[in-house]
Amino acid sequence: MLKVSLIQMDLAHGDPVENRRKLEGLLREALKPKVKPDVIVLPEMWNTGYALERLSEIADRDGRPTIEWLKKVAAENGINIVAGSIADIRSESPAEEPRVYNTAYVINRSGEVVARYDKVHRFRLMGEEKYVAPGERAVTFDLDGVTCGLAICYDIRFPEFIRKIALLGARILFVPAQWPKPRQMHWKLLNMVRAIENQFYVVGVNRVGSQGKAVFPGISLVVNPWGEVLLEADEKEGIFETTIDLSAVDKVRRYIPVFEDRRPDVYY
Ligand SMILES: NC(=O)CCC(=O)C(=O)O
Repeated sequence: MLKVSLIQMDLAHGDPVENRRKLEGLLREALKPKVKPDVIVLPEMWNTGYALERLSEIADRDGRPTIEWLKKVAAENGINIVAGSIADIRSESPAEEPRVYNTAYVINRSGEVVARYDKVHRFRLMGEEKYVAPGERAVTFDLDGVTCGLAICYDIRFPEFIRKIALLGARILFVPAQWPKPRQMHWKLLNMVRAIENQFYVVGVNRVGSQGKAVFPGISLVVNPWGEVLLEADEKEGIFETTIDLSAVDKVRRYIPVFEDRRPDVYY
């Protein structure tokens, strides 16, 4: 059993200091209950919002200061944090110019970074590819002995990518997002379908509020491996909690053995 807390927050556009201040309050609330969550999950690019033109000035530098701060929160409280994604500037080698990435970080109960995933599929409808460098690999990680995977927002539209994460052993997929209201039906269905076809849990955390004309509906959700929606948030800012039972993954996979029956020899 894993108690999961989803932090569905509004974002101050292009204002990381304000977003960290707001998250501090929400984290305090998420850590209030007697039974603390096992894992807290945040939305996509929550430090800056989609302030794409200004990312090179306002993004973190190799996880500083945002991830350094969250490492302390995780260690002090003994919780795992799937830190959504942040805008992060890094050079992958000393010879390379620093580039901005849309990066998800995961921190364990000891305050160690156990995964760093750069968004692979950039969302051209919002011009993300002009400002953000692409990730090049799928990432899985261990969370309290459970293999988990990461996809950021638009990534959820790519079934081959998500299947790859499932084949790497993931039993929970975390999906931080900034998914706008006009496609809210896609958001819900894609999370449900990815859970059904990969027979794992999907935890999708979306932002709320608006940025210019774009409105974000929240509706963060947790879907079980049978495709049932265990938790569906409303459109308000807040903390949404549920408990997931990992034995459901094996149960569904035994009942309909999709992973044994698939025929990659025919598809590729
Ligand atoms: N931030 C994103 O990747 C948005 C993806 C999206 O809205 C979609 O429809 O896909």
